[in-house]
Amino acid sequence: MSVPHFDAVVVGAGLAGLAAASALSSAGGKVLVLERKPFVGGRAYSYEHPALHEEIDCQHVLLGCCTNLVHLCEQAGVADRIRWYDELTFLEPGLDGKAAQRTSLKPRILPAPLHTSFDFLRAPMLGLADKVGIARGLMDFMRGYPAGDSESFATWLKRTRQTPRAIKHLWEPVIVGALNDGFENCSTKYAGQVFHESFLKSAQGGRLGIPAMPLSQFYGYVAEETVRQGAELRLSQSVTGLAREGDVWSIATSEGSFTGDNVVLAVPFQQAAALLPMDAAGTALREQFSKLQNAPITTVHLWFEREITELDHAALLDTGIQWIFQKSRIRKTPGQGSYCELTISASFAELHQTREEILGNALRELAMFFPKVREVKLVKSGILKEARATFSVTPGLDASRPTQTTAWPGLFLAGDWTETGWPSTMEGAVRGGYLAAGAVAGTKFLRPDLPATGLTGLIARS
Ligand SMILES: Cc1cc2nc3c(=O)[nH]c(=O)nc-3n(C[C@H](O)[C@H](O)[C@H](O)COP(=O)(O)OP(=O)(O)OC[C@H]3O[C@@H](n4cnc5c(N)ncnc54)[C@H](O)[C@@H]3O)c2cc1C
Repeated sequence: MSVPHFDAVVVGAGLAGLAAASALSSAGGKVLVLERKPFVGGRAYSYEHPALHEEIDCQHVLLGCCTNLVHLCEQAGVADRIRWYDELTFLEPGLDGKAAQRTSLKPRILPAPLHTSFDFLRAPMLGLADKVGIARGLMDFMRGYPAGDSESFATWLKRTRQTPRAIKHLWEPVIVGALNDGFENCSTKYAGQVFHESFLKSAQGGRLGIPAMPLSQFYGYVAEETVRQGAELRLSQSVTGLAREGDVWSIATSEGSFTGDNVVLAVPFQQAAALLPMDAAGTALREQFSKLQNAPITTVHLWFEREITELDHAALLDTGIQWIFQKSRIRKTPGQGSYCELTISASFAELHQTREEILGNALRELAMFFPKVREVKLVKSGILKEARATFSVTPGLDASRPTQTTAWPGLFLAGDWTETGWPSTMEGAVRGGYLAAGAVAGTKFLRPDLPATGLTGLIARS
């Protein structure tokens, strides 16, 4: 029996794999996607929890500056299922019976980078000295962000004399939320990128986007569109081996084998290391991968009988929980109950805590912001720990992130961890996929960044 042959075989149906497959099939290639799980989306997945009887996912947010991710969603006709928010809410706990104090940051009429300055100047969560320090610090990222990644963000915070309150109330919720690690383990380059692209360049770049349906359903539409374009998608098929045979690659899976002129490995770096050829080039790449380290995210899922707040989402300051997302409001799900998800980024401590400990702490902290938590019945709850949620953009890591092309003809790498210029995010993954597809097809699929506007447009480097 002849082995099915493809122009390109994409291994992994996470966002990098879906982006690569979508680009290649739209360019007319005969594409096969192999995914070991029974659903698409990779780490941006949802699944039916067997005990809770709910489809749950870990909250994923995007920003207006995620131009490649938005493009992928537009191609699949699913971009209108992203809910966009212009306003960010920060809450300080209400101590001694007082209500939680609220700060809202929303773009107003002034041009970038002053579009949120009106709300920033009035923000009760920061004092005058904090605001002066933040404004001084942001000047560093007005024109752009450092090209080199050797400095840690911890050093930058010291160097620019940021106050403890500015760190706790602005830099930490934004940077630990976006880069998912402590300041020592984040380079100034990527922290600066977050602020330049989303806070300083334009109001559009800082909009917060949230898919308004469970993630595997959402990205299922992207997979469906890719299949409509002619790609073949095989789920629950794990690739177990890869070998160069003459001019083609032979791909062995749990269910059979295939050949391809090209292979795009769109899997996490640990799986890529296991599949790469065992020659000198493979050893060198594995050595590079060993510099990458993962960081965890823990999410707490709570179903209340009634709503505990009128907010869709908020950053929760001065506590272990960093963000609350009221998913029943975001998704506009009918019914009277309320489904809230709490996210704890860089949750190294929680990895070692029991479910009861995490839930107990979360409910105690949540009640400091929303007193109704003490009155409204909690119907059910779940905890999801993702030990390998992201990789950390540690200082100096760029030198170890591989390009999408490799030393072997027809073998390409994709994934958020490849050289994308972005941290470990959905946008980074789609960029990785588009760059790999571009290398396969000898064309460009990468979308341009949003332009800098207003005063930033006059002085920004790009
Ligand atoms: C809890 C959590 C919260 C997050 N929050 C955000 C957020 O708010 N915003 C954001 O932008 N990003 C967030 N991220 C990060 C984001 O999910 C990732 O950066 C992105 O999804 C990575 O995509 P990828 O395609 O590079 O890799 P993956 O998603 O890991 O995809 C790789 C795919 O390859 C498959 N695979 C592996 N080995 C094989 C094999 N041998 N054969 C076949 N298939 C294989 C895997 O099953 C998987 O589907 C979060 C991640 C987690 C876990």
